[in-house]
Amino acid sequence: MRTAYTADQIRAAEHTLMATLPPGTLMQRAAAGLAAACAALLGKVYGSRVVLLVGSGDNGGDALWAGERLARRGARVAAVLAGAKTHEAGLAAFLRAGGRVAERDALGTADLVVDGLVGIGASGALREPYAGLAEEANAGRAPVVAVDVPSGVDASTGRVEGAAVRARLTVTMGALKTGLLVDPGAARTGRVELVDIGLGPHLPGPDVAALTDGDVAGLLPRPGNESDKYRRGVLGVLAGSDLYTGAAVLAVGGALRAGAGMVRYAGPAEPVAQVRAAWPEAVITPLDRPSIEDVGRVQAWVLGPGLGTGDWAHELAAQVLGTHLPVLVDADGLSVVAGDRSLLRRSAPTLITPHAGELARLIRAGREDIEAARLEHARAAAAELGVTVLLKGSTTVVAEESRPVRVNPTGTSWLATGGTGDVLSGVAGALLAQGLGPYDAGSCAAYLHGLAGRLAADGAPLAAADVATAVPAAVRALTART
Ligand SMILES: NC(=O)C1=CN([C@@H]2O[C@H](COP(=O)(O)OP(=O)(O)OC[C@H]3O[C@@H](n4cnc5c(N)ncnc54)[C@H](OP(=O)(O)O)[C@@H]3O)[C@@H](O)[C@H]2O)[C@@H](O)CC1
Ligand SMILES: [K+]
Repeated sequence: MRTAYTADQIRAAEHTLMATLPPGTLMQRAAAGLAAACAALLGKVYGSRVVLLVGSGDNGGDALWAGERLARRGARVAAVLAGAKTHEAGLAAFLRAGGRVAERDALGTADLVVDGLVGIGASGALREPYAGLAEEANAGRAPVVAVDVPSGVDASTGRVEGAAVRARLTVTMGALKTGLLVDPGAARTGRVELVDIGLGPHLPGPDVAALTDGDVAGLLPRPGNESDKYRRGVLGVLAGSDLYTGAAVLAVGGALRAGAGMVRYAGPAEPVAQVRAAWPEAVITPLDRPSIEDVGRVQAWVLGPGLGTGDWAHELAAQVLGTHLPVLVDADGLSVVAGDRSLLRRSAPTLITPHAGELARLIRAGREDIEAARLEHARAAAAELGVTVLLKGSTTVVAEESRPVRVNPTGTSWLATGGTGDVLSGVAGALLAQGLGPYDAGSCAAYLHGLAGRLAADGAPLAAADVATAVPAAVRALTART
């Protein structure tokens, strides 16, 4: 599990650790790691041209001390001082080592730029001259190494309110920061390298966490000798309508590929015909009235993709959410519960899988506000609605009250195409039916779906059905790597 922390959490841990060490120790540890990472990126240090962007705080101090180390190894290091003040000891040491202070035009000839403008002490959008320097560094040809966080990215949330550095590599001190894992910040970090400064024992429980291959391999249910199709988990899917048949086919496909022992599909005539043709494995109940009475036993339900939003959908939602079984609510199902939130008041596990627009309707917030602050809104929605929230998007996050938000590290932009959400519902539903709780089911499903998307796309466009097809390959890939 990769864990990440807010700026306040990091600062508190640093205070505790610092009290046990001689002054300056932590900054030296940070600078040593930073200099080593810069050297590795440069390949050849001697004679290379490095430009430090130095802000007024300790983030600039880190950059100066790393610059000192690089200068001692023969690099030609120039520091552009952006703040009204500069880390004194760092600057003095840097100058003693042969570094020089330069104007911003030094950026034009740099082989490497070190962004030490601001770190966890920043607040709000970058001010001038920091903002202009960040943009100039982005426009240049030299790779940028961000110190701790790319300046302009909020370390605690991943928010980007104005100009922000776009780094090739982010060298972060002590522990990952939440903003490095959540978009839009995560898109600015490049590769992230963690420098151990001894903070570990002093850190509290994490703010967010990201699963790894090993975590998912460990969580995924595996059939044993005793398993039969019923014991492996039966999923009921209520999706599709005479108008929207594809959603039903894709949700059932995702579920079958994600290891459900059996998938029961119930719906009107048109989607029934389509599901039957696409998936002879599914057990089908044609519905001429909105009732789950004849569907047979299931261990979990998926409700919503392509279901419509009228009385039919409302009636099915009321029945399914009235059971004591885990329910995943997606797409049209979310519109139904947005109109009647009392349906979500239940004691059995509920996983909702909205994108930003659907969540906006559910919690009466602005869609743009949600996009800009995905983490906070997912967390607030989980608390307000009393359900587990999987918020889809550039970084998919899974929030449940009193637990660190799970941030999904897999995926590809090619997944932004119609129908992939239906596949995700099926995958997550299958995991619920196999006995995972909604937090694990949601985060493992997002992980698998993202990995399957990458495998299916392989650098080219994909269709949603390809993602379902690639789910078993994703399971094999992550199992092989662990
Ligand atoms: N503590 C430790 O043990 C260790 C800390 N370490 C390092 O220290 C970093 C934290 O250092 P920090 O606390 O000095 O804050 P930091 O991020 O450099 O910036 C603060 C200054 O920036 C300014 N500023 C703020 N917002 C701004 C904006 N929007 N636009 C423009 N300017 C803005 C503001 O200055 P002002 O404008 O008020 O003069 C403010 O005072 C941390 O990220 C890590 O790199 C490591 O060495 C490990 C050990
Ligand atoms: K920085």
